[in-house]
Amino acid sequence: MKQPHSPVLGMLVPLQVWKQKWQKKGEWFGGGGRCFDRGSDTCFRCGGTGHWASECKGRGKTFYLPWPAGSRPVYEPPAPPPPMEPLYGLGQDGKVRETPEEVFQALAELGYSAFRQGQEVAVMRILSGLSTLVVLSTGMGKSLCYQLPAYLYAKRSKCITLVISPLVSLMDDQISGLPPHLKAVCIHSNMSKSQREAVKGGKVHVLLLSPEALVGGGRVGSSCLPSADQLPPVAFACIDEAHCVSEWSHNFRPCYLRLCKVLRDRLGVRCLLGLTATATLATARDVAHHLGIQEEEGIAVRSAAVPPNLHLSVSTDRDKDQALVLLLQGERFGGLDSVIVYCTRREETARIAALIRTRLQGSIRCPLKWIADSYHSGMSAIERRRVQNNFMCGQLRIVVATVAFGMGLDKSDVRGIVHYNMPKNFESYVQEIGRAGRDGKPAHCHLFLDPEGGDLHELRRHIYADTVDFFTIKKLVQKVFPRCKCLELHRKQQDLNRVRNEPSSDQIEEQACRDDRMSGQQRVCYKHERAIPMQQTVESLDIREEGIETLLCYLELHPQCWVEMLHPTFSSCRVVCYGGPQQLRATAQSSPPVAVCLARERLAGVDHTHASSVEFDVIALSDSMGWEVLPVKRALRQLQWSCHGTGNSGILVEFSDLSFHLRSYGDLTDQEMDSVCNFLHHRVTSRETATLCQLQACFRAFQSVACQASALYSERVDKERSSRLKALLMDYFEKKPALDETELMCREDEELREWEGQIRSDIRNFLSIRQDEKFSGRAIARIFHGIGSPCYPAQVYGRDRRFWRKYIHFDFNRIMRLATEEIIRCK
Ligand SMILES: Nc1ncnc2c1ncn2[C@@H]1O[C@H](COP(=O)(O)OP(=O)(O)OP(=O)(O)O)[C@@H](O)[C@H]1O
Repeated sequence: MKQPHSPVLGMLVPLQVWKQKWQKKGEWFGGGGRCFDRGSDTCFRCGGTGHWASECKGRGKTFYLPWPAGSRPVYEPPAPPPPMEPLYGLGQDGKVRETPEEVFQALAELGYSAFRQGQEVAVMRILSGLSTLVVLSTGMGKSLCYQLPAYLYAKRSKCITLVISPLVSLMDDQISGLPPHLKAVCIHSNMSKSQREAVKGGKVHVLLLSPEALVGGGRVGSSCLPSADQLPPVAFACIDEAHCVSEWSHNFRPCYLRLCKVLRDRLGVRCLLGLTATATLATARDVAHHLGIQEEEGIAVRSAAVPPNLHLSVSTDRDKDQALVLLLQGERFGGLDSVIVYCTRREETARIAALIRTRLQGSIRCPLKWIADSYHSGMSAIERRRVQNNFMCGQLRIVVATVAFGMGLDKSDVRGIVHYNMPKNFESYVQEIGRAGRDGKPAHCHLFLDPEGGDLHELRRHIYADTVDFFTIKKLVQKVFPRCKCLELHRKQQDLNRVRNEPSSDQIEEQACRDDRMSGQQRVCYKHERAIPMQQTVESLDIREEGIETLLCYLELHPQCWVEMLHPTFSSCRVVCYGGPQQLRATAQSSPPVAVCLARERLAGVDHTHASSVEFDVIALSDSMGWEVLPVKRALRQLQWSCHGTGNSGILVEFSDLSFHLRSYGDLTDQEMDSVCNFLHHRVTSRETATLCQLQACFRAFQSVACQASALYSERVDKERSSRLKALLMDYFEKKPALDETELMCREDEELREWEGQIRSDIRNFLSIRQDEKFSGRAIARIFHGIGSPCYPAQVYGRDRRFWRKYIHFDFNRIMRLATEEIIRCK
């Protein structure tokens, strides 16, 4: 028998209309309907169990139709539009055709006389509808790989190209830098109506948007991206900084993972172009896999890691400040007009900029304010723009900045990059030095390496800041997979069917299918929709939001696809009736979600007779009823307006508690729960180890080409050492590097043994001072390493200098073990 579907499923159908429809068919609570929800087998009307609605002895009116246990009303999202036909078909040999004249003409129209390395291949692949990954160093002209096809596609027919770029703040700059023939707009909240119309009307060639705007947008999201049926056909989508898609990259961003799926499922995009400047071969393969393209075949272009015009050097000066000043005064850097000095810590940028201004004053002929200035993301937007503008127009010679400076910076004549601290890995190093010499003319890069490995300790702190222990993972896993009753209900249903009637042949068949599913390890539970409140979870687990998101992403990436991530949502709904309890009861008559909420609370023994407001988890409620969240929320919001169109209804509906939103199973066995925890823990620890090894390998490589004093490099560059470093970088990007962490560990082992007594005594001391507070071993290790966390922020714990950062030189995990032992002993 066809099962009735939920009234608010898929689209918003007024309840009454829906109810009438099913009443006509005689199925409203008859035959197929049951008066209990699938989350429990308790009837809302009589409190009994396991009966059909028509047999219910309960009194009162039921306002909703729960769907029968065991049947799943599946929400079918609207089919995506068909993919756009490529401009050119493939040749008879299945390969990309020779470049037609039309393409060269378009290239000239965009203002270029010839293609640069790799551009032609990439452009022709996209015009032939083949997804492609382009790995080219900064400044080599990756943007043309999307600009030209976007232009040509738009010339042929009304269509649009989507460009997903992480640099929201620089999108306007990116647009102004496009060739004049190419019309582009970027999606943001204050987009004008005419821009919106231009996008819908196909008058725009390129639409720039952030990954978040896309993942949350489209048909079922909340961004300002017009829905797929309002957009002109999408020719192809370009993903800038595509390495962020790979969890093995240096800059993994969980929401990038969902990008490709959204582009395919929601917008029907088949042709994807990934652009990145820094990806090892392993990362590039992973990205290619996510973009759905054949491994090697899809990585159309890979250039040498470091452009030949860059001259590299490294030194291990004891007095870095002095060495920096000498370097900037020397012949090699002294004559360079545009220089960026990178520091790891924000506080350091201001100090170094002041140092340079003071020491270089008079040695160069320009006003003081033009010599050097600092830049970091903690500064106000106006300040940052001022510094950036001054640097761009050549008024400011040196910017001392954190890595926040330079992303998306299109200044072709930056002549020098100085690393005051070691970068966190080779990828970051290559990306940062790549900001110099984009015009192809010689540029100089120097790195100061702390001979004692001080930077190494500093950078390791950042790695530990993101890792989590097994116990915390277990707590998260319990939140993600709370037990459901699907299996139990399924069994009860089977028993009931057996007792009640002789099953029909159809039912026997259906039952056999279900039993097959169960014996074949297929789940009865189909995944429930859940909301995990962000702030509350961050506080209870003491992990940053991004950390939780990454763990959830790992679960989504698992071959068994343990969870399915949805766009974050507000999960708590509060309905306040200014007309008092009577109005609340009247509201329940017309609003199924409010009715369900009241019914459940009544069953739980909560008396609502005098209440004029209710608060409930709208995601859990919708899920238990088999309703889609979006239409339920829309219907709830609608309660605020009078149904007669006379304005305010006297009801306030508020949504709060921004939450991770996902679908996950609720019938995992204990073993499965353990294996999920083990899987996550293994992922976290292997990533931690890999990152630590990378860091150490990076340090060793720089050390191997470093000379003791930068004075040697102030006048001229050592070509031999520069080439050696380039070769090391090339190896790193082209081969799988052999990473070895043992050496550093051994040295640390010895040192730790000497210090163990002191560390233990400090831990006891710390615990005795803060007796009222609760600490885990991890929390203490973080404090001793100077790592702030949501529950133990640097602003509070960093004030006590006796402990904060005190043992930064020792292995984090060992300190954590010592702390755990001491905590147990103190109990
Ligand atoms: N075929 C070409 N001929 C001449 N100039 C070109 C060509 N292609 C690109 N350029 C120029 O090269 C410069 C750098 O290009 P683009 O910004 O696309 O580099 P990119 O690889 O995207 O760099 P980044 O990684 O920093 O974003 C631009 O000024 C652009 O106009």
